[in-house]
Amino acid sequence: MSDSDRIFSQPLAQVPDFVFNEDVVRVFPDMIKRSVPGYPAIVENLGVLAAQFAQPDTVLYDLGASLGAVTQALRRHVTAPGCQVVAVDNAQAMASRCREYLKAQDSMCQELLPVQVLEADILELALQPASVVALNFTLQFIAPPLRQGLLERIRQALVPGGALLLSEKLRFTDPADQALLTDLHLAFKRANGYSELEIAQKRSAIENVMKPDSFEEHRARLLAAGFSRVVPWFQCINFASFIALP
Ligand SMILES: Nc1ncnc2c1ncn2[C@@H]1O[C@H](C[S@+](CC[C@H]([NH3+])C(=O)[O-])CC(=O)[O-])[C@@H](O)[C@H]1O
Ligand SMILES: O=C(O)C(=O)Cc1ccccc1
Repeated sequence: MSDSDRIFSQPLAQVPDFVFNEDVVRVFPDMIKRSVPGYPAIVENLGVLAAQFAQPDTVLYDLGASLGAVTQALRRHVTAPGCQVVAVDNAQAMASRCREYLKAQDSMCQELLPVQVLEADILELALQPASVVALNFTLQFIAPPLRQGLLERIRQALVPGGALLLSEKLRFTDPADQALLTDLHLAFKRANGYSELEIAQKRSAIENVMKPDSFEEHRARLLAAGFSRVVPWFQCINFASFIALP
């Protein structure tokens, strides 16, 4: 389905900051599966969870949709009447490939929820009344000072009975926990065929663009944004997913 990720396999004199460009799009499904422990389980179960929160005549948002893996899962599981899925990504290469993948899903399956793909910045998007908002490994790429405001806008868009589904790489405040879970994540990457060079160069490419928070930071910020309850439902090594209720 997609090429295998060899982006960081050759030594680079200087490792540039990671960007979601055409080269990344080409290998993205392989890259994310081999880099994020639990990713396939999270994506499929977000569809199951979303079906419990979807309310008639509302929007289901997939913010930072990349190639629309979550959007596809939402469309496999949610049948609430009058709903539509809106997938949003600000990387041109992602949004255009996402549209192609969703056309393919439409041609394979009838009676799926209607879907729209927007090439847009989620920090500038006006949100319609929504019952499900998925931020699946997207918030960690938003500049830290802008995270609170984004979550406040999402909270205001959510209707009663809805939910924010938030997945993130976690940081751990206890240095021993951080060291252990970082080592286990490295072992996961090695077991998936990444070399020490690929692992080191990828780390230096993402360290300026991807800034994980701790669970306690997520929880405090979500409560401050007006969410009433934050419930972890999945963790695999240092990657986790939470349900935040309005
Ligand atoms: N301000 C922004 N506005 C819109 N999109 C953004 C913004 N910042 C980053 N992105 C987009 O957020 C996505 C993050 S990947 C999400 C995986 C997907 N959810 C998945 O379930 O497969 C996570 C990862 O690669 O680890 C990229 O496609 C960015 O272009
Ligand atoms: O945290 C990491 O080490 C990752 O590799 C996460 C990741 C996955 C896919 C694109 C960017 C970052």
